[in-house]
Amino acid sequence: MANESLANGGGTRNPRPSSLSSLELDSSLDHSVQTRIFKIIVIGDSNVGKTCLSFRFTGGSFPEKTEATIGVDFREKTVEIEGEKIKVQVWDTAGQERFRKSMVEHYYRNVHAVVFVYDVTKMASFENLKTWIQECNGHHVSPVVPRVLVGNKCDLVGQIQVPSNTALKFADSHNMLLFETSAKDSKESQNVESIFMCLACRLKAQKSLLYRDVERQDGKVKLSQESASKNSCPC
Ligand SMILES: Nc1nc2c(ncn2[C@@H]2O[C@H](COP(=O)(O)OP(=O)(O)OP(=O)(O)O)[C@@H](O)[C@H]2O)c(=O)[nH]1
Ligand SMILES: [Mg+2]
Repeated sequence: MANESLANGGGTRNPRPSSLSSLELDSSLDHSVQTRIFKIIVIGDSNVGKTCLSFRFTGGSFPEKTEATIGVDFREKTVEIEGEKIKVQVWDTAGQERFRKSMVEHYYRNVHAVVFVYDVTKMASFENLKTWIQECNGHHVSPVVPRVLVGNKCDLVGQIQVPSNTALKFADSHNMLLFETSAKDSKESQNVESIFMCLACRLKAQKSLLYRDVERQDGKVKLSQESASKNSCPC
């Protein structure tokens, strides 16, 4: 089964319990060093290329064969940003309703960033983004959680149905960055990397500010919204 072969080749693991902490002791490092984990979920219609994009980022290649994701496939990659090692944990979710319904709560719980994917050769997958955004909002994902839009399969040049300016307007109206790319075309691999690195940079900047600006009120930790939305990410 394709998902199992990915599990061996690309660092896929079974989903963890929902109580996953955002800090984990990394056994490959000195035991006094804690590695932060950023949970990024990849959402969108079935067949848009979510598995291929997450595999390209974490495994560095395009999988020869994929099957519809069931539930979630879980991949990780450790990156270094400004001297800090950060574990980017990619939750590759199922696009088919029947394979996702029991998992939806787990996808959104403690999520740090969201990647919405559509297929540039399939207008319906772009139109359905509204539904995916509604689902995300319906799960109380904070407005400070960064979101990006990804148009995949740009290598299929003659078949493009979603014009870039239409996608850009949509992204702007939802306060998202737009990446148009291809998981298949190896020349685009840097662009795929940028999607996740941009989010990781934003999260790193955001979370440094959060730690600094945390206020205690009535015994509860209150985060400053203004600080949470500020960041030094170049993108
Ligand atoms: N030409 C082209 N094909 C792609 C690209 N990315 C994915 N595909 C193909 O699109 C099909 C679906 O890819 P998947 O990554 O399995 O799609 P998915 O979004 O994970 O689908 P679900 O798991 O069902 O939600 C596969 O046949 C891939 O080979 C791309 O960038 N270019
Ligand atoms: Mg998939």
